[in-house]
Amino acid sequence: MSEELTLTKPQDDVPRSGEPLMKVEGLTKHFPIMGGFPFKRQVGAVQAVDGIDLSVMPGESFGLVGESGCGKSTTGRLLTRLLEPTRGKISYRGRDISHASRKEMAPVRSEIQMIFQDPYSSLNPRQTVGSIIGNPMEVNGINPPGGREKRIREMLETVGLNPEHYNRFPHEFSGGQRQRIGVARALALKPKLIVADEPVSALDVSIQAQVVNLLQQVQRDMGIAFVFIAHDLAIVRHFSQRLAVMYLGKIVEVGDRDSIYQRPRHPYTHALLSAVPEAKLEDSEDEQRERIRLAGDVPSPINPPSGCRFRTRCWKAQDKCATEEPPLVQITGNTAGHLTACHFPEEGSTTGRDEEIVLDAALKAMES
Ligand SMILES: Nc1ncnc2c1ncn2[C@@H]1O[C@H](COP(=O)(O)OP(=O)(O)OP(=O)(O)O)[C@@H](O)[C@H]1O
Repeated sequence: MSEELTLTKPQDDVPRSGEPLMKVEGLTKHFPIMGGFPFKRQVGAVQAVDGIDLSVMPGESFGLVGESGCGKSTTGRLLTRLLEPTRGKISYRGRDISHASRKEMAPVRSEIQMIFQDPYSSLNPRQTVGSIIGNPMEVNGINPPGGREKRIREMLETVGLNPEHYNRFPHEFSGGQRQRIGVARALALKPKLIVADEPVSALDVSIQAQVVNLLQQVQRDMGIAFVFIAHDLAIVRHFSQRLAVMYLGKIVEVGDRDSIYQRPRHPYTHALLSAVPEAKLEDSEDEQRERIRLAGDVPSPINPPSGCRFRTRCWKAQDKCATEEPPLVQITGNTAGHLTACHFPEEGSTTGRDEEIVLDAALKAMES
């Protein structure tokens, strides 16, 4: 992200009451590692996603952030049912779709769409833009009034492309334009939920903001819920009303944007935030941020640390962190819905604050 990036202000008025559009409980994906000779057998597993809970409300933008390899893409692919979960439950509009077959998924397939990171490889180079956007409509049996071509042209216009470019091929477009084609393809199916997996990180910095603003606009105008996956906290901040921070297959903190950015309680969230080069928000004020340097590498998801997975890089780790996995709960001082998985949480400020913070009971005990 560039420091030149200017994004429009996000909305805050999404209702948090009522039934979630999608609800995930204990979602787990372990990729088996096969070995042995002459008979292959499972010798281990990559614990890419390990028991996560989350919910997405209708029309809400939910951000999922974390370093490379923490399981964000795998989570996105599980939510869209491109991958089969190892364990756990995925409910969509109250219906259990965790292990739904292709046939069982058919009625909701078009409602849950995905936008991929790489606009180069996600579009078939031999198909025209019209076919790329039209084929999923055909597969899903969608026949809009006025015909598919009319819908395709409308979608091209919606994403800021010339409807006359209907018969062109992907190579005739720039990276940002190709990502717009990917967005049009998802929108053509009138989805209720879009999982956008790092939709701008493969794009030129100069056009990242344009594509983010486009996504934000369609999210607002069409009331589509988004799960926005990113390693870049600056982008998620301006796109998502709520976000979850992932580390080695676990959600370590979740909450509304203001709570997470202004009062992060998990040391990992704190460290991630301190490393963010601030994107310029229209009429935002400059503020001084502290810097935390994370020591060491992310451990392997094949053999993650016991207890708290972040403990091997955490400056606050104690013995308890190695033996007890901290539950994801609302700790003292957090607002409703702001959950943190940490035995020794941070006081909750990235900028230094004056008011008194009530510390977590465990931390209080440690201090006394
Ligand atoms: N098909 C697979 N088979 C085995 N391991 C996999 C597979 N897909 C992902 N993984 C592993 O699972 C872990 C999580 O990967 P994932 O792509 O979900 O992370 P990520 O947070 O999206 O990272 P990135 O931003 O680099 O894509 C990684 O260690 C990855 O190597």
